[in-house]
Amino acid sequence: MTTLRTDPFPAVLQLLHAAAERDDDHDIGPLPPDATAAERADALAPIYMPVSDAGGALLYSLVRASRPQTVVEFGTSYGISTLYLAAAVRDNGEGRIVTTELSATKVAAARQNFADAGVADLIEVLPGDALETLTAVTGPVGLVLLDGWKDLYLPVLHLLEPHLAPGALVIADDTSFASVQPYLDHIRDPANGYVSTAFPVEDGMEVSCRS
Ligand SMILES: C[S@@+](CC[C@H](N)C(=O)[O-])C[C@H]1O[C@@H](n2cnc3c(N)ncnc32)[C@H](O)[C@@H]1O
Repeated sequence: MTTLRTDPFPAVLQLLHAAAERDDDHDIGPLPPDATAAERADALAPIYMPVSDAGGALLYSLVRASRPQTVVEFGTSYGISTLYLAAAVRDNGEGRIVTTELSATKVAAARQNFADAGVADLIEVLPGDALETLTAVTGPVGLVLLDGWKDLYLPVLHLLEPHLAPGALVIADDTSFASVQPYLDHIRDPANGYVSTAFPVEDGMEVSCRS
């Protein structure tokens, strides 16, 4: 029996996925093209934008198989992806998760969700801008999930690169978005030190191994 199927975990995850189903009901309106990451996070605070159940199952499996000591996540939101990562860390019996989120509303809600699901002891939530908060991360980082604003995937990767363990996995979500292209160009170029492949889950996930 996995943590994914052990109470109280599945009920919490199910409630969050159900709440995320209502993402499209929120009328946010257009954001100015020059909005900062923080302005976008505040405006979009009611929106979950989570990984799908299939994406979560992939994350769970990758963490189980690779047994990372430290997992770093960029973009917590309400914590759905973090919960899949945490279930795998719990079932591995070792490891921890560091996740970061710009919206204070979401940080508070995610912390409560982690407590409700019984995995808060495995997760450190860093409130603020990933480009600042993740400078505090120490290695070796065995798995990274990139799921914040897409234009920041490459700078966040560069920030974490000195701490990546040999063979570390880097997973980028929503890779069909045009703004992820600079990241994909970088990570798919073997000269940059990764073996990378596209994984056809929902809006696309790129799974890359530090070579
Ligand atoms: C797609 S959502 C994350 C979804 C989450 N991983 C899940 O599956 O439930 C992206 C999140 O990244 C956050 N974010 C965007 N830019 C950020 C930054 N610079 N630092 C920290 N968080 C950021 C946003 O506020 C938003 O909540």
